[in-house]
Amino acid sequence: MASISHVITTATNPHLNLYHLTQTRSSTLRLSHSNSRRILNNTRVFAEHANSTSTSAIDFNDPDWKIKFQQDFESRFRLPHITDIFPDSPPIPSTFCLKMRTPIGKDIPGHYSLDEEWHGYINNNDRVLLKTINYSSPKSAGAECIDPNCTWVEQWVHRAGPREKIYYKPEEVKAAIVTCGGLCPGLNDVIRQIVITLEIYGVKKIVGIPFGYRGFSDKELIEVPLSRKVVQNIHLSGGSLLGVSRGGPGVNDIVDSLEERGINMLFVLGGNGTHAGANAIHSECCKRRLKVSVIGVPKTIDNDILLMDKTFGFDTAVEEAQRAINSAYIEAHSAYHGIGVVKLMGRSSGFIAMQASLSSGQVDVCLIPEVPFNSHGPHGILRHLQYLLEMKGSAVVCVAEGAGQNLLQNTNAKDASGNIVFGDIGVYIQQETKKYFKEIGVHADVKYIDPTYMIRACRANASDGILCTVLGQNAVHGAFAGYSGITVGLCNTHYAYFPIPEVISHPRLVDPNSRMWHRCLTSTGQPDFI
Ligand SMILES: Nc1ncnc2c1ncn2[C@@H]1O[C@H](COP(=O)(O)OP(=O)(O)OP(=O)(O)O)[C@@H](O)[C@H]1O
Ligand SMILES: O=P(O)(O)OC[C@H]1O[C@](O)(CO)[C@@H](O)[C@@H]1O
Ligand SMILES: [Mg+2]
Repeated sequence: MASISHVITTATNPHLNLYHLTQTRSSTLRLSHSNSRRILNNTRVFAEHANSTSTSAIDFNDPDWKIKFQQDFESRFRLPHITDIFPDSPPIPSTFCLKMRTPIGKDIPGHYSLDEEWHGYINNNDRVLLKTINYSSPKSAGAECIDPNCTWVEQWVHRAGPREKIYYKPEEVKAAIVTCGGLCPGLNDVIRQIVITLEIYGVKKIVGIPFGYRGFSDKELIEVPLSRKVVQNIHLSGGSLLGVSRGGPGVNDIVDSLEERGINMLFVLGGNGTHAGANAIHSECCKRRLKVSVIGVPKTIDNDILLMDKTFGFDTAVEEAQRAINSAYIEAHSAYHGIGVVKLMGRSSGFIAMQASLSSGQVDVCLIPEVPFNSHGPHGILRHLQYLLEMKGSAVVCVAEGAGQNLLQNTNAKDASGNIVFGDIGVYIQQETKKYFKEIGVHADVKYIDPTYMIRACRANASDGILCTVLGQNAVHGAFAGYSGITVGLCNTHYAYFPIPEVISHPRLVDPNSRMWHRCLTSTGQPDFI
């Protein structure tokens, strides 16, 4: 239990904010107005980094600060394990060995290779490097620094995959899968792969909980028996076989339900809210001394989970967005003074809008939540659209749903999970653009496309299909290895396990000082709208 509470308290400790805010303030005095965006961005970089580093203020004059930082990092990224609660829980040889299926002795029919000959297991001490760039200066683009000199500090996270020793007998496992939050391409692929992998370990009792966490408390919702046969073709369509929902029962009710149903492996597919729930379920199971492994698989089309290269569904969303952007371009280009506006998902992170704009090469203005902008005034987007019509006759705007919310009236509404319901920035841009050109007496033909739910309901593309498959397999390996309160993600092209609190302390954001955002600006040619 000690390790669990440690993880929770350290995940939100802003130790580096102090250092950075001090540095930012003094920098502000020296830098001109044109550098203001950079200052703002630096603050964000350090603030984000604060959540992925250590627990207390670091004294960089201490010659051992780096070692202490790494020790602290190691303890924060330690994976909670069922032996934390049940130290005497005996490990048994893994029932997952693919080589066992291949006869190797030609002369001895039925002879199979021994487990020891199969080098397919991950050693518990295998690690993946979390950060791979050695920034020579804090001023390097996108630099994520720990100390003022941006010293190189190796940060290792745990490698995902099958272990040689497991902590559950397959015949004693009842595994459940639940999908929560909004839809995302690839949910069915992950469900499918979890079921298939569980069966390879030898698990017979596998169920799906219908409609998210709600399925644990709503007596009218019956758990769905799952097997390879049931899930064989589910990845061929989008959505979730099990259904999704927001809101639902509290953690105590969910754990009561786990106990009643005899579930001892729970696979939770969802975003940051779902993962907060999964971590709370894990903690409650520890408190009640239940031998249950709770494993998350991050599902967020917005790509807003920390420390991961990308989350499943994001790639598909970017690809699918191309159709909407291209249609907006064709409409705009074919009309006299045409302006196409496309809204894409991205509640607080503009990754989809940024990547889709970059990919299309057809976007003139990309607007994301991380970068403030004005619509009116000499530097506003409307004046720029006027310039674009004068210069090239048409324009395309790609806006993330969470962008420019300060320009809209607060809806004061929240969804069942407590997420703020945003105003429609796409409609706002469409209306303000029409109004502006009418006022200045210039013809403009404005077309607005909102493909958000069409994109979200798609089936996963090939790249996401692979990602989902590997994540699903690794989720099962993590559970059999005895971990709980963890999630699995892609880290520098390798797969890793993370303690849940480390990846959800806040949404992962586009760094406006990153090379990727600057590449996007280079591609669109847009100015600052401030
Ligand atoms: N802090 C929390 N603690 C416990 N449960 C939570 C918490 N936040 C959200 N949940 C639960 O997690 C589920 C999903 O949350 P939410 O609707 O925010 O979606 P999400 O997982 O963040 O996914 P999405 O990316 O689609 O928004 C809901 O059933 C909600 O009740
Ligand atoms: O309309 P719903 O289902 O609440 O989902 C909308 C939200 O879900 C997300 O796609 C995240 O999953 C956000 O981008 C969006 O704000
Ligand atoms: Mg969320």
